[in-house]
Amino acid sequence: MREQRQFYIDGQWVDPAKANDLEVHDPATEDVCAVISLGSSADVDKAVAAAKAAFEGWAATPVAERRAVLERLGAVMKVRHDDLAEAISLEMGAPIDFAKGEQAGAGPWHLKGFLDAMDKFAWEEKFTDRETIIREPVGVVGLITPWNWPVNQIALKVIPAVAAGCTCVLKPSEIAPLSAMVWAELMDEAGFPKGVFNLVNGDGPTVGEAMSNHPDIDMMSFTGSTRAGSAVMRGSAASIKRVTLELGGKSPNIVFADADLPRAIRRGVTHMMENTGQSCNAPSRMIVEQDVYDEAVELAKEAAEAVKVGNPRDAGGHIGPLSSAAQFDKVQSLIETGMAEGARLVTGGPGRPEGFNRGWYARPTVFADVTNEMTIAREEIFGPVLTMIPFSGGEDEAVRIANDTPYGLAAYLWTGDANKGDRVGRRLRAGMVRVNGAGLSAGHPFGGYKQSGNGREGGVWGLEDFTEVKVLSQRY
Ligand SMILES: NC(=O)c1ccc[n+]([C@@H]2O[C@H](COP(=O)([O-])OP(=O)(O)OC[C@H]3O[C@@H](n4cnc5c(N)ncnc54)[C@H](O)[C@@H]3O)[C@@H](O)[C@H]2O)c1
Repeated sequence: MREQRQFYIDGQWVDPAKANDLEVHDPATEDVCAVISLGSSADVDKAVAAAKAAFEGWAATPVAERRAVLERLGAVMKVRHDDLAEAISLEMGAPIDFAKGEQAGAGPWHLKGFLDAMDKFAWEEKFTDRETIIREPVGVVGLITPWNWPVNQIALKVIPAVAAGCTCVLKPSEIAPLSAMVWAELMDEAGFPKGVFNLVNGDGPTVGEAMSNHPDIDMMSFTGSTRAGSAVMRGSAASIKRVTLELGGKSPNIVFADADLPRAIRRGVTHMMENTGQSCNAPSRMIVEQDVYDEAVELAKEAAEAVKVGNPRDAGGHIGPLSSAAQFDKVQSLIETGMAEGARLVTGGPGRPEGFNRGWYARPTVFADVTNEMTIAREEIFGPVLTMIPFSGGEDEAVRIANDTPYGLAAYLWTGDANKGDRVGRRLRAGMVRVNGAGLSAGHPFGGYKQSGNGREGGVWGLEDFTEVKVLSQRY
């Protein structure tokens, strides 16, 4: 069992102001796998003071020097890649190959996007002969991250913050704090000056709120649920902090009758099940044109039944357990709600998959004949549960259902008609729209409309979020 009770403040590992242990559980066994400390407002004060003291020097460090330290971070990340992956797998149940792949791989991938962005970013530009536009770091920033893609979220916040010249305090999820502590070691090994990066573990109501309310934090960057994001906004209001939020999603995946149906459905199902359905951009509402709906339901059943569930420590392409007991209970309860509200259970359902009597494993589940008003079509389930909704009114009807959600993070659509793909893609109220499974490149803007948040992470957009704009006008 790991014992990691210290926080990383001002370039060293230090004891919390007050002892307050929290047990971290391995979702595969439900056993305690680590003990960490929950911090208090005194720990936040200490970390913020360190970040504040480091700010002037780091902000004045030339961009090329900041970039060089980030390059060293990239080199250290390569050496410690497996440590990061193993921590992720242990704390949140990602199967080890997936943890080594997409999960830990998100670090170098985002770093590449940000290094490219630093090279092309307009740090300073002429507005007129007299006026110069200067991009300056916002100041001390508070970063709060969730457990589902722990390193991905840390990379999307810490890298652009320090690249822009900000200093920061990170509070990772108390459910998945282990990879964040490996990350702190990487920052230390890369040689960031003391105080530039600080880490305090803790829960939302204590450490999270102390950060949002802190008078010396200039900006909060938060990823997590809409509920907690709204609390961060409220806490930040008194001191008029800048707040950027990456929140939940209930992303539509429109499948038109003219699409390559087997490809669209198989990809839609595997994408939904990836990370055990715990991705904010998961294509959780499959909206299928009536002409091909029955065939699509059959294909989805086959694809979901082909998804293997297994131990995160085993190699292979299976999915692991859900990340926590609370998440397991929430998913079970929403599956029950789907059945009670009259959706047709095509495969999966409540309970653990066969062969599991321990661990927070859920069954890959598909519901058909879902209406967009049902709870399972409106609420983010955050588990391996796909909802299928038929439509028969052409593009207008598909767009209406797709946009009828409080969220607007991602949207997906499948069609064989390029004009239709472009037309419908533009009508979807979401920050990231992908047609026929097209990929997104390192440095693309990540973020959503409506209650999915504000601001954009990644590349130049991520850097922009951490900068203030100054106009300097001079006459002599
Ligand atoms: N849009 C995105 O980029 C993105 C990415 C990943 C996850 N998410 C969302 O995150 C959610 C799942 O993560 P979660 O269950 O860890 O969410 P959560 O909101 O419960 O927790 C996220 C973080 O917020 C902290 N927190 C909780 N209450 C707080 C408060 N009052 N003040 C300050 N901080 C507080 C938690 O300690 C944790 O670090 C899902 O809704 C998912 O869609 C969004």
